[in-house]
Amino acid sequence: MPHNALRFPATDPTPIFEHFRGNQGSDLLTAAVAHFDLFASLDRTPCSLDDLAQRLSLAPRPTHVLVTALRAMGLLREIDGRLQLTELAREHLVPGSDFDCGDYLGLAAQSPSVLQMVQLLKTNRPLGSDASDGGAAFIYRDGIASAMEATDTARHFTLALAGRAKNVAPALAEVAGLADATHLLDIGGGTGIYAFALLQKHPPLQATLFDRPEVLRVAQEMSERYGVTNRCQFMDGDMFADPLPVDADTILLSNVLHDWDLPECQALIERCAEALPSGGRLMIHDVFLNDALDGPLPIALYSASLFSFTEGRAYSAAEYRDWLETAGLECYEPIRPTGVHCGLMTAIKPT
Ligand SMILES: C[S@@+](CC[C@H](N)C(=O)[O-])C[C@H]1O[C@@H](n2cnc3c(N)ncnc32)[C@H](O)[C@@H]1O
Repeated sequence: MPHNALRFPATDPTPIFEHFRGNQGSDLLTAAVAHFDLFASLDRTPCSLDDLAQRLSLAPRPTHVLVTALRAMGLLREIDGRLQLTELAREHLVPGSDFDCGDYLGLAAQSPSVLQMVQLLKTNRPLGSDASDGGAAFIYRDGIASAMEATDTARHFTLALAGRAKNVAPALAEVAGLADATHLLDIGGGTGIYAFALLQKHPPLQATLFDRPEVLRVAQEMSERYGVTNRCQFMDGDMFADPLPVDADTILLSNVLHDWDLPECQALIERCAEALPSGGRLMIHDVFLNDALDGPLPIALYSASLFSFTEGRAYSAAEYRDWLETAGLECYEPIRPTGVHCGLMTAIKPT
């Protein structure tokens, strides 16, 4: 019997993912207190995000990840474009205040995970990004060492993501509404489990999985397990440089854009928009920060994890909408939640 990608788990795994990502909050908070002196600095002089980046000698992406998490924790707020301490932070995190607990947090200042987080924030380069460290997980582009190019590491990281995909794919298939679609292009599809769920839900649908060659070996095996190989094509390439197939009426970017910094996100959305026919749809399946960029906390902490492993972070729905509209696509539906904090945003290429 082929695996059923449409079967829901009996229980919701979201809390397990939240516990797993909880260390990011501890590491970022300790780094802010014990390594960047961030609360003393903002207590003296509130400032904009850009000015804070300069003050801390950090690039925009790490500053964004750090500040979003601290805002989501209720320690910072933004008023008139300037970051300032909340009452909670002023009372407990400003050195020398009556109820300062910074020394207590400093107990973790030299822990390996905090030191690693400080290093990542300062360098703005993902874990493993040197070839001698095996290459970065999940991302490939010209000029970086990528773990997705070697058989063993590509397999390891690709199969790891199945742990989320098999739990969330049934919900994606339910909310995607692809009854009228004929050909799905799943870019950066990994194992392909999301595409397989959509294929099982919609028997007339065909799919092309586009990914790196070593990842596609895993996807091909998986397609056999799910009994959909005869409805799949496997195309290897670089999604930033190689031509994208133009015969798909639906493109899926599932957990792909959050691996990349702003220029790559914009470029990839532009490429998808060009590849789609009029009336075609681009589906972004991802997590979404709120538009104020101050939460929700689980997504702010996941953003720190994405920051550590890749060149990306979590983005807000407003950021995605801006890129989609710049690429000439129209978003007309609310985001539909799927699972484990993910949701589906769909944009259409106007006729
Ligand atoms: C985080 S994984 C997402 C996998 C799957 N879509 C999911 O939701 O679980 C990102 C995928 O993008 C692929 N990828 C990264 N850079 C790529 C590139 N330049 N061209 C094609 N695929 C790429 C990776 O190999 C990986 O399978």
